[in-house]
Amino acid sequence: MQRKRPTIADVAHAAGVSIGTVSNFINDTAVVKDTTRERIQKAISDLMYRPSAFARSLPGHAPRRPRDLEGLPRLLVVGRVSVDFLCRVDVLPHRDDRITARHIEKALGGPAANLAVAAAGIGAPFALDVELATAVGDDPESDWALAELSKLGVHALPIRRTFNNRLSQAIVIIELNGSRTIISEPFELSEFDLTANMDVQAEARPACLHIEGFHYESMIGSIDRFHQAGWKVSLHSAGLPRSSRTPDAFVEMVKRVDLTFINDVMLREIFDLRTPLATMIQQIRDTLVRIKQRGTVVLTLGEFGAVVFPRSGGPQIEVPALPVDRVDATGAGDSFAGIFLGLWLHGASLEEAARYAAIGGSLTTTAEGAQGHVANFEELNAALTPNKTMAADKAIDHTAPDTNSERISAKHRRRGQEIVQ
Ligand SMILES: OC[C@H]1O[C@H](O)[C@H](O)[C@@H]1O
Repeated sequence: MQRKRPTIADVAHAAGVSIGTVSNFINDTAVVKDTTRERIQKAISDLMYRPSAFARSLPGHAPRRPRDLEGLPRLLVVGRVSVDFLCRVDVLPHRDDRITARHIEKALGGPAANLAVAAAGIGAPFALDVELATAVGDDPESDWALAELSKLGVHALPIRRTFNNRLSQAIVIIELNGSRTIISEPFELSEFDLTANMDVQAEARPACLHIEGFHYESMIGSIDRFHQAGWKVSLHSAGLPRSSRTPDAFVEMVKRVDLTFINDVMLREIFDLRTPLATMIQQIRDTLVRIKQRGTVVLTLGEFGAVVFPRSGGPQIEVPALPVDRVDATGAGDSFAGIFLGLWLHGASLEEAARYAAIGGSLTTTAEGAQGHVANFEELNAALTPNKTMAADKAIDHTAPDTNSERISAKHRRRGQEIVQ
């Protein structure tokens, strides 16, 4: 049997220290106590450890950040990067079926990576300093993912190794109509990972920590720590643990974070809502109005655009999506959030942020793969003006008789899983 190459995590484990401390020792990026140095040195010799590409890309060993990023707003995204296997089929197979896909392609994915790439892709005048704190393995796929992210302007901080020692994988089945069904592997990141590997400091520029619903419960300590350091915190509700999908937990969550992105499917599940779309929006607005000192909530509605409920409690802001021929819905919600955050961190109004984000989310669906179409500001801007009129028929019409809202809602329900996150 081939002997497994020792990793920085093995060294950290053997020496009884964090990965960050080993990284500091290897890279000389912070003072490490003599007794700790000796323990790490011994572990390195015993294990015959040689830094891999993974180790070289740890926070302390990452290439120096380009200086021109330092004055830009900082977005630290925490969560999954994965290799997505995109299987294009005519329709979703049934149990016991055997079908031939039109093709199966490999693409970079993972909700957090998608969001980070969309945010980094906007560019001037909303350029950001984007980092992705994530988990990878020490396999060639992990090296590939880190290199791709770097090319796309995302500085990856691989703070943990995956349990299976390789890059996380996801199967994305895409049907002819562009709807997607995702099967992904477990992916763990904890508060400890961030505490052990990141030195949270106050920033002289706008800074935001963004977490995924998957890790919400384990990151509650981080939310407080980053808030204390003066950072904003945003959250995408995708993957929220079951225990957080209750009305009470939702109230606590929107009080805890500055910005919550949630799609209508998740919101309906949490509040057990079966009402037409326009009524649902009204119900949510009534609920949010009663929550004191909450953050802003952004409800994404796929082809129907998005609704922003500002923290100030002012009137809700509705923005349309861009009508497009949908190829693949994967990652549209991630792009929406990434673009929204980019503009928001630059001080754009909530309406402006939502308008651009809705366009970006729609454009993402025009290509296969969550990162198949990364729009820059120029493209978003060019698509924005015609969108205001072109999408009018898709906007939510509150003045329409019930039959109209029923019509929208029925269509909405029919689309079910097709609605993007
Ligand atoms: O949000 C979309 C992502 O979720 C899944 O985890 C896939 O990796 C895909 O890229």
